[in-house]
Amino acid sequence: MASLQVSGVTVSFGGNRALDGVALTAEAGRVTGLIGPNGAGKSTLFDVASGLRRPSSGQVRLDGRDVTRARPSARARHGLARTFQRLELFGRLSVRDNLLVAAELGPERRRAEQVVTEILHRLDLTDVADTSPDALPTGVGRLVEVGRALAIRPKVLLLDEPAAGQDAEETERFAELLRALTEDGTAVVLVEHDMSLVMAVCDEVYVLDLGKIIAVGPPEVIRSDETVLAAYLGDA
Ligand SMILES: Nc1ncnc2c1ncn2[C@@H]1O[C@H](COP(=O)(O)OP(=O)(O)OP(=O)(O)O)[C@@H](O)[C@H]1O
Repeated sequence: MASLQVSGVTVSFGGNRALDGVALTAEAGRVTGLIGPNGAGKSTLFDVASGLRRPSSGQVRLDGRDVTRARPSARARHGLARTFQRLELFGRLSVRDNLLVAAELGPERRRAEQVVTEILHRLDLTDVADTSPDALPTGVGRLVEVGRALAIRPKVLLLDEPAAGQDAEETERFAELLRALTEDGTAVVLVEHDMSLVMAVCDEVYVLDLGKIIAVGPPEVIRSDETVLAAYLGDA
């Protein structure tokens, strides 16, 4: 069964249809890419999936359960976590405490400290655990956001441009992390402008343009799809 299933989702801002009948399925143990030019509707789709925005029509299902009307906190309890394009970390808390706040909401809240120690180690953040995230370079801050998302032990993880601000070496390590997460059975949805990362880690790629899905397929097919090239890669 699909871990995340979005179907027929439409969102309008005034006369602007940001999403128009969008469907996307993310399976456990796979990385699903979501690409498209600026303003295509990618972040809006994440907002709908995570419950920050109610669509005018369409459905969101998590593990088969209809959560279209559920609050973001309820979706988090059902295993959905996300990161944001703009870092949304607590600057007054240490890196460790940023993760702890999330772990204490998750299914392993009784062993929250251990969960956090494990994630800090996994993301190579142990050395900065007592630092404020505000004092870290953006690329590392993004890892902290991913760590906070992981602290709720998500079944579905939505990542909004996680590699922005990372250097080539950080991005390569990040790609390894994504592969490891899928081995654990997580369904990852990746919004990313770094095409080499998308092509390297995604099992399937959805292309959104002006609120509509214009192509879906494995990365090697998407890379040479004429419609996609015209809409996106051509002007990237
Ligand atoms: N709060 C809002 N109010 C009005 N219009 C909005 C709002 N949020 C998004 N939009 C519009 O909806 C469309 C989709 O925006 P969205 O941010 O989802 O695109 P995106 O694909 O995530 O773009 P980017 O790659 O630049 O982040 C755009 O036309 C945008 O201007």
